[in-house]
Amino acid sequence: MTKFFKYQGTGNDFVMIDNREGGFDDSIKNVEFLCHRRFGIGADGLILIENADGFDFKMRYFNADGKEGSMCGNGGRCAVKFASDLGIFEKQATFIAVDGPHHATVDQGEVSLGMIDVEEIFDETNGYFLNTGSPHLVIFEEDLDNLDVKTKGAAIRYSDYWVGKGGVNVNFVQIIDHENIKVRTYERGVEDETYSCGTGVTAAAIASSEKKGLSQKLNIQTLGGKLGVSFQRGQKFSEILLNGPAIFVFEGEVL
Ligand SMILES: N[C@H](CCC[C@H](N)C(=O)O)C(=O)O
Repeated sequence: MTKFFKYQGTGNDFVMIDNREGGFDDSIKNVEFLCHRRFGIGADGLILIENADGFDFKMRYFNADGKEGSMCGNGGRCAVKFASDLGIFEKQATFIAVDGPHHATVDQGEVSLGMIDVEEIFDETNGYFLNTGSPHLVIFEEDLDNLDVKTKGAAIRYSDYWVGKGGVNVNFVQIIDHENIKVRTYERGVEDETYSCGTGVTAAAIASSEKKGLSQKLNIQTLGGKLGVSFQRGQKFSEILLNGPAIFVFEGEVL
């Protein structure tokens, strides 16, 4: 039996497992099963909390397709809340993930997560590309409510160009005003629209500020709720913070 905990951050949902003593079967088949919404628990991804020297914990993230993935922002926030609920730290955590060390603070249900520095924004034919720990394309749109995100996102993600680069997450962004944007994301590895994507809204916020003159501190409306992103601009984009809720939903045991 495997003990699991289910968390969500603005509707981006994760199976969380305390693997500090090891023993979890992290095969593609098992992770895909656990994330399956009909046969398993159901989640956009699965996260393992493990021990790491010099850090409060190590986060390992797997997409719903069962494969170990690049960084997950909402998953990182949920991992921090989970580790705090496990009593691993009090208010401030430093953990290691696939893209390097992260610092985070927890204030009740809100988690503020430091993201890796972003070096550059690349102009692509259909949008802007940034790596915020995961690869993201940012596309500005006039009307997000009436957009077929799954069809449009999949067409871009499965184009020869992006498949050749290892795939991409596709974020559609509508500017509301100087401090507010709306974002909808098609996620690689989930291969569907998710309710929210942390590394995606981070990419959307930086691109909106840099390319459209918006604030360096933005509120982001996603399908699953509100997130905040702030950053500093220098040689590169640094001190990037992703804020928002990270919520425990239920726990159980699975075969
Ligand atoms: N949902 C995640 C992104 C997971 C990244 C993954 N979909 C990929 O690039 O393979 C987030 O909140 O940042």
